[in-house]
Amino acid sequence: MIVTESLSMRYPRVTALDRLSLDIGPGVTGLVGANGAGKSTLIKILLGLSPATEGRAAVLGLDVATSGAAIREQVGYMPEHDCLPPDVSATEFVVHMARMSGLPPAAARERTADTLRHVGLYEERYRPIGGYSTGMKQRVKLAQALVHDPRLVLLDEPTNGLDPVGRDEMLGLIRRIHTDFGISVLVTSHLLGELERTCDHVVVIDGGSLLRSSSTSDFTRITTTLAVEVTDSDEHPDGTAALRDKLTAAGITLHAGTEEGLPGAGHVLLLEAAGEETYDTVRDTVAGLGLGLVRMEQRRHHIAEVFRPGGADRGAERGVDQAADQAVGQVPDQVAGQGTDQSTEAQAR
Ligand SMILES: Nc1ncnc2c1ncn2[C@@H]1O[C@H](COP(=O)(O)OP(=O)(O)OP(=O)(O)O)[C@@H](O)[C@H]1O
Repeated sequence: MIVTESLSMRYPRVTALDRLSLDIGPGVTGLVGANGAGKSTLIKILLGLSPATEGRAAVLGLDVATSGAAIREQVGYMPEHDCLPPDVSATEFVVHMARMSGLPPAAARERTADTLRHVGLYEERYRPIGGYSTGMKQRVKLAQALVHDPRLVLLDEPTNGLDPVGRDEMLGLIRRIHTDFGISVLVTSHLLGELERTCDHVVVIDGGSLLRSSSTSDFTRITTTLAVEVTDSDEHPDGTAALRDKLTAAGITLHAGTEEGLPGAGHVLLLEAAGEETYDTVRDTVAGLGLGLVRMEQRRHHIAEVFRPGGADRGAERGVDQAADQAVGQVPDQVAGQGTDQSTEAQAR
């Protein structure tokens, strides 16, 4: 779908892209990087709107340097910033964009109605956009990117400004663009957890250079760290401490420290799962102490680990789980030791 070879974009004072080589296939791909990493610059080059200083790029097999117009016929683009005219309705605006893409009037109206329905805008589509909420405006921007039935859409920060419910709805829509219509998606986001949940593949850039490009399942592969949370009891007012002592005596390797658990429960112990038998040992030890087992879960890696010195392996070594919806700019300082898979999922809702 997208290939870049040693692509660079140098402004007088800053290098926005630095010899970036990518090969992005069909499906939903996340492009992640901190502010200024070069995401928007890359999108503009891919659309043929801005020429690269060096290197080459092709979208759908078309060279961005010579085939910008042909690329834009087959590619939809949702810009990051608010760019909608306030005094026309969503219907008028999206019909206009469909006509600009070359659809005849009747087809433009029909596709507009279908697309606005698909993004969840119904009777409000006849009202002026100026009165819309941020979520509704984001939907209009998405609709105009889809209205000409592109093969690929480039979505620049589509969840910007949305509340957690709005974000989840937008992420669901993005997934369905691919599953229902077979359109491939390149989506940028600062929120790493969003990409983990939505994308098949994730590309991480930093300072215009490629940090890593892998399938999401590779980024989030399972670690050997097991998180165990238990309740306290009358006999063991500190259930976690009692369990820690028993497991250590049983020869299980525990990671230093604990994490906060669910309200009303205890703390979370992190330990090394040598094999299946570790699960049995934990279960039997918890039962033997008469404690309640709140959870026993195998930890996964998270994309955020790519941004920390030493990368993913170091995060796993320390048994540190990441806040799944951590923004890239906040990595690495605020991530260490925070959150669990469950609590961060809860934050996202
Ligand atoms: N027209 C321009 N002239 C000079 N510098 C620019 C220009 N456009 C972008 N830059 C710089 O290039 C770098 C990359 O910017 P870009 O907008 O691509 O980053 P980004 O990853 O999209 O960040 P954000 O998420 O904040 O939009 C930044 O340092 C930015 O200031």
